[in-house]
Amino acid sequence: MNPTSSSQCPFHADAKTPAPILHPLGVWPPGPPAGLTGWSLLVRMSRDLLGTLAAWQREFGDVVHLRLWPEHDVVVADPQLARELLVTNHDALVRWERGIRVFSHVHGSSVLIAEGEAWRNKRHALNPSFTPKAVQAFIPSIAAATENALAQWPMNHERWPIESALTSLTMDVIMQMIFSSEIGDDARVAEEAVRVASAAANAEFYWPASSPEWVPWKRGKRRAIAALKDLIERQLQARLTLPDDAWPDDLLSRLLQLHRDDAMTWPLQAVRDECMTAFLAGHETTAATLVWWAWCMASNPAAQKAAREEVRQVLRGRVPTVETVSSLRYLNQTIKETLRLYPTAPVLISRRCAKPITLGSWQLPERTMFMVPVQLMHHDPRWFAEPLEFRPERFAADAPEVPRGAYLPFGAGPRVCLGQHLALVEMTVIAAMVLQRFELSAPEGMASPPPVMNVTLRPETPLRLQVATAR
Ligand code: HEM
Repeated sequence: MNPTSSSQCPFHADAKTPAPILHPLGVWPPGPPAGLTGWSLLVRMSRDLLGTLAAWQREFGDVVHLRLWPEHDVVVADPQLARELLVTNHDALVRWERGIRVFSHVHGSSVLIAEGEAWRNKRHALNPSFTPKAVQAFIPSIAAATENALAQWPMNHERWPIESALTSLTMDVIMQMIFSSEIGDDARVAEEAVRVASAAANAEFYWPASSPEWVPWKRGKRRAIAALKDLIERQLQARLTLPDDAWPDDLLSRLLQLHRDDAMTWPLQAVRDECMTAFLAGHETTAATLVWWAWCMASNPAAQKAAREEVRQVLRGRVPTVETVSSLRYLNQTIKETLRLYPTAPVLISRRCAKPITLGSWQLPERTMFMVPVQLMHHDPRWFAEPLEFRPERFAADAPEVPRGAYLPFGAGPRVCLGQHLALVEMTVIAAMVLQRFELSAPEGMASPPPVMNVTLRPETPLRLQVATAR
């Protein structure tokens, strides 16, 4: 390991330590030999990004330099330096232009895509809809959507397609939040469209340049994006036919109000883009996490039993409410531990520095690219003992503190996940209601599902679990 990689011990992040001795400008951190272009490194990464980054971390340390002509990429797997990058140096960073361009085919110029002043304005306008208080007010809708969905689940099933069922449910929840409506018959089409669009985006990330969107082999991607846009457009048009006083209190109404107040800053296209981002970022991530949570419950029966007992004691057969959700502490720990083992975004969107920055002992020139492999830090035995074990107790109030920067399922700094409070509350409500009704177990002979990156981290094949009425 590279002994100079960390600026400070992440367990004592606030303690004053002497400033590190700086490497001269032009000296890069250690890294794998790149050959002429370094593109062979890209090929390795495209085959198994997380495995490859883990191997390089073992060989070269927590800060690794990749020469990927014409870029210099620095992989930061040191908790303290990751925070220093995302929080302290936020103003010097922009997101990787090509990655963002790929995302923009679906997300337009939403808050996920925008930079600088445009991003600040959008984030400022959206924040009030995602505060803990706003999210709490939405708990009854989440519970109602969950109740409806779970009523369709069978009492007993040996291989219930739980991934698909949870994905439809999280779509329903986000549709309620954005449009006050259900996904209904659109669920299957939307699920397939999201899968196709994500696979296309994931493949494009590893090519130095993208082919134009009109080429014949991108027909599937074009159709998928058109289906998603159509879903949003139908909701928008339906709302515009309603008189203002009949508009429900949801995200679309709030966005349309911004459009009414200032159509220059908020043209209708900006409203569509935010709806698309909220729909995609808002259901894919929570669905993926709930799928992994279901697997963690099925493969850790003692933790499942403990979580169900807590749910029964706290809820006493009722649906979760604002008052009771915060008392489901152990259940919440099972979700946090799932996010540690299976972070939905195992590598954050790459950043580029628009001016020179210093990171620990490294002086890095303008235009350096950065990758933050969150999953490597989550699985590092220095920060989490026996890191591959499912241990919700790590997040108990009286457990030793998790080192700062070592646990970043929602990112860090000003571009931290907009929907993190919504996600945690939503997943707690859904998980509680699943445990109230069902016992989850792995079908006979089933091995741990291999995770694969498809923008988010998902099981290689859609997860099916045995469900039975909870005793
Ligand atoms: C388990 C659930 C979720 C996880 C793990 C998650 C994770 C993340 C992460 C890691 C980022 C930062 C990416 C980066 O810095 O590269 C992010 C950004 C974002 N997330 Fe989430 N997310 C979740 C749920 C949600 C939900 C429910 C919404 C609701 C709409 C949402 C909306 C967004 C948006 C809009 C951004 C971009 C924020 C910005 O750039 O200012 N996410 N999310």
